[in-house]
This record gives sequence, structure tokens and C-alpha cells, in this order.
Amino acid sequence: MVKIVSLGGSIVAPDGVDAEFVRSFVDEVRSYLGEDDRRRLILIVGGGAPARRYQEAYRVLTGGECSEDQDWVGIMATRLNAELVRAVFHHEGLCDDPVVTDPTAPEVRFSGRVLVGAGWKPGFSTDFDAVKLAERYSADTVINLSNIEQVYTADPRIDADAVPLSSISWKDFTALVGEDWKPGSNLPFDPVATKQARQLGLKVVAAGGRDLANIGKILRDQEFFGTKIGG
Ligand SMILES: Nc1ncnc2c1ncn2[C@@H]1O[C@H](COP(=O)(O)OP(=O)(O)O)[C@@H](O)[C@H]1O
Ligand SMILES: O=c1ccn([C@@H]2O[C@H](COP(=O)(O)OP(=O)(O)O)[C@@H](O)[C@H]2O)c(=O)[nH]1
Repeated sequence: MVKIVSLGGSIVAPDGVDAEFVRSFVDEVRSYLGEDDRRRLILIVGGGAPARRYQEAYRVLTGGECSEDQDWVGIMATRLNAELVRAVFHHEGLCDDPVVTDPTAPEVRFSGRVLVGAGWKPGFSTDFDAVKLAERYSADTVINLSNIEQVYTADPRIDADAVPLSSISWKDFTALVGEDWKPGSNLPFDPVATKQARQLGLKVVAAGGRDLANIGKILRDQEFFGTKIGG
């Protein structure tokens, strides 16, 4: 009973780190896990504002033509955020393993109730790392928590006419996010992860990361507010 959660950096570190959010999220997870000894969670943590800020600095300093270096800068921000989340779950007695930085590595160990993952290598976001871990642990769904409650027909921060969707097929979602990777993109699910999830026949549940009651419903397979992608 392993569930995979892609925890958007935008909710862990919207500016600096949001310790209050991390506290309430950990409480929600502890209560979910406490109801059944068989429940386990894998949390893949994104880079948030620090990733974008450092990537922006790299672009200012160099002109930013090297996409790979930009990605490496972003990856290190995901690892810092993930290390904090891992350390807090370790303190709770729920996580005994190091942060996973290669979801395909043979030596990945999952001995506790929670496993934390971070950025792996250039070319995609932590959404892709979440898809690889879903594949590895035979999960059929990735729960993608972000700073937006639903997927819209367009980016609602740019297009005032964007309409929220309760579900969308992989075909339509691919048309929405495109197929090309750009470091630091702000998208509900990245294009490379989208392609891989679509090939695997995974479902993605996209929802707001701050509504902990709603997250509790998603984890417990109850009716929730958000968007179902594919499946
Ligand atoms: N079609 C869309 N529907 C919803 N959000 C979108 C869409 N296209 C782009 N976005 C943007 O994606 C953002 C979420 O991605 P991101 O900022 O990377 O969050 P996270 O750090 O949680 O992964 C939203 O705040 C929104 O501005
Ligand atoms: O495996 C990974 C994960 C992350 N990144 C880089 O790190 C940035 C921040 O990660 P992510 O987009 O997952 O963070 P979030 O959107 O959740 O804040 C990405 O835009 C990429 O540039 C990467 O290259 N490979």
C-alpha cells in the first residue's frame, strides 16, 4: 500500500521555507499512517522559489544558454527542501532512509513508513522522478500537490478566461503542457513526466497542497476537490 506524492516546491518553499505548512503536512501524514500499519508514503519534493531564484541568478550571470547547468542548480534546491522534509519525518520516527536522488538506483532502500525523494538529473522536474518511483513501486497513481487547486484550460495566472477542469485525458493534457522541457517551468505536471505517465497508463491527481483536509481525502481514496489526469 504505497502512495506516491509529488510535493510541489511551491508549497514547501513558496518564498523561504514554510515551516508551518511542513508541520501541518507532517501531522496529516502521521494521522493517515497511524490508521493502518500497512500504509506507506513516498514524497518527492520540488525546488520551489529557491530553485527559480538561483536559476534566475545563473541566467543573469551567464546568459543562461546551458539548460543542463540551470537544471543542476534547480536540482540542488529540490535536495535541500527534501532533506528538511526527510529530517522532520526522521524525527517523527517515520523515515529511516536517505533522500532518494536516483529513482532507478538498485540500492534504493525503503525501510520506514515514509521515503523522501528529490531531483535526479537534468531534463525534467521532480514530477518525472515521482513517475519513476510510481513505476518502481507499482503504484497506479501519482498525487501531485501544488499551489493551484485544479488544472485549468490555460494558465489562470496569465489567461483570465481559463476554466478549471475536474478531469482531463492524457491526450488533452499533453496538448496543454506541450512536449518540450524548459528548466524551472511552472506547470501542473511537466511534459517529460506527462509522456512517461501516459506511456505507463498512470493516473495523476492534481490538487492544492495547502488544503490538508482535502489531501486526507485523496490519501484515503475518498471524494476530493482537484483534477484527475488520465487513468
Ligand atoms: N493549465 C494550467 N492549469 C493550472 N496551472 C497552470 C496551467 N499552466 C500553467 N500553470 C501554472 O503552474 C503553476 C504550478 O506549477 P509550479 O509553480 O511549478 O508548482 P509546484 O512548485 O507546486 O510544482 C500554477 O501556479 C500555474 O500558474
Ligand atoms: O530530476 C530533476 C528535478 C528537478 N530538476 C530541476 O529543478 C527544478 C525545480 O524542480 P521542480 O520543477 O520539480 O520543482 P517545483 O516545480 O516542484 O518547485 C526544475 O525546474 C529543473 O530545472 C531537474 O533538472 N531534474
